[in-house]
Amino acid sequence: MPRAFLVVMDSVGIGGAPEADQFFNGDVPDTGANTLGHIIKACADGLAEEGRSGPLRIPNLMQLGMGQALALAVGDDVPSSETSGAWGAATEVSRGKDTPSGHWELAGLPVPWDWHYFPDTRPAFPKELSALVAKAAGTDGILGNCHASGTQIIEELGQRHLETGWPICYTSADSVFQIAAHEESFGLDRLLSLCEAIAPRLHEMKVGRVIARPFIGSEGKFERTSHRKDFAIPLPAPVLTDWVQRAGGHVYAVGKIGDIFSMQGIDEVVKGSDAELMKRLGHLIDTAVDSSLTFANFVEFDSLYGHRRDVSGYARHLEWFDAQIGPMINALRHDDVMLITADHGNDPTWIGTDHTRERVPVLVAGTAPQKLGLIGFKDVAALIAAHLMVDANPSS
Ligand SMILES: O=P(O)(O)O[C@H]1O[C@H](CO)[C@@H](O)[C@H]1O
Ligand SMILES: [Mn+2]
Ligand SMILES: [Mn+2]
Repeated sequence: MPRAFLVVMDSVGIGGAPEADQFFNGDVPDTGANTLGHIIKACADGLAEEGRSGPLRIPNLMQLGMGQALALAVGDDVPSSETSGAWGAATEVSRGKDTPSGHWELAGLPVPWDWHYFPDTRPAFPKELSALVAKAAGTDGILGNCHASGTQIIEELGQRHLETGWPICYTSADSVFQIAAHEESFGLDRLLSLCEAIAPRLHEMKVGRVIARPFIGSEGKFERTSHRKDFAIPLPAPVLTDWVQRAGGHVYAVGKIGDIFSMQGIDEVVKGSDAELMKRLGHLIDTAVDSSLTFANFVEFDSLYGHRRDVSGYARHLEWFDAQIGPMINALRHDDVMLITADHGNDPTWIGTDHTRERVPVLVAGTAPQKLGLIGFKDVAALIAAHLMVDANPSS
């Protein structure tokens, strides 16, 4: 019986998005942003030498057709070398370049509304919202109230947070309301309850996610922990995970997939670092039941390297991922497919610290070599549904 493994390399875009000029980092449009393309170039130019060196080595992804997908996405001549899988480049239609928009559309549901974004002003949040958050936190106010990078804002405001007890609230070019608070002095459970309590109000405003961003340490040494939790807006319709579940299949979530889909259509979830998740994926390739879907997200490309504009780190993580995924592809059963894709871009050579609007690769291992060509994000859901022989629209 067939099984499917859908693996999202979070933010590994390949450029070429037709509407990139309508998405921005600060005042600069995303036109020309190309996460993988620019990393390959930086490596070849000797500009990504920290903890690695030389040209980017991702032979397993290249064998599946990553080079072809990259050329197709940006309109270059496509290399004629043989691939071992099917490959294509996917274009998003949702009006967002964030994780929920990308994942929902990959799962068959383009986002049917415009997200609410907070302006890049100080304050960034309306008075009533700041008051609501302070009241829910039991504090006299909030800190931050601006667009920020999460690692920079805890450096800046961590000490004041310890002194005042006020939560640090910030946003980005994404439709997010993020709260950073110290795990020990503020309390992790208190932070999670605060995010959960205010999430319905933010969701009503069409803010995609409230994100808890716990950290530890003391002045000059603040550090985020892996206890991040996203409270995402509920999905307005069934998606791939529901289709599989309704057809009697088991759905395993690996990483933040459970949060992104608010556990919709998901039977079990495991979270952890990318290294832990990779082990879990390997285990599921050995043990996942027939007719199941394993849906995995590897977030560290985005959270540790893309937003931090760390080109060497991003290249190291790509090389690590490639080396790990090779043996897993070889371990697939004859009737499995593994589809490797991404949810948006986050070009580490680009200005700013936000995502970049890009096309994404679609690489399919376990199927005959073929060109999928330029497809849509939601074709990914259709490909998986067809492989698992489940109805892609069971309610109609
Ligand atoms: O800078 P940090 O806190 O990592 O935040 C980033 O992570 C958020 C969610 O993926 C994005 O919206 C971006 O703001
Ligand atoms: Mn993402
Ligand atoms: Mn991100």
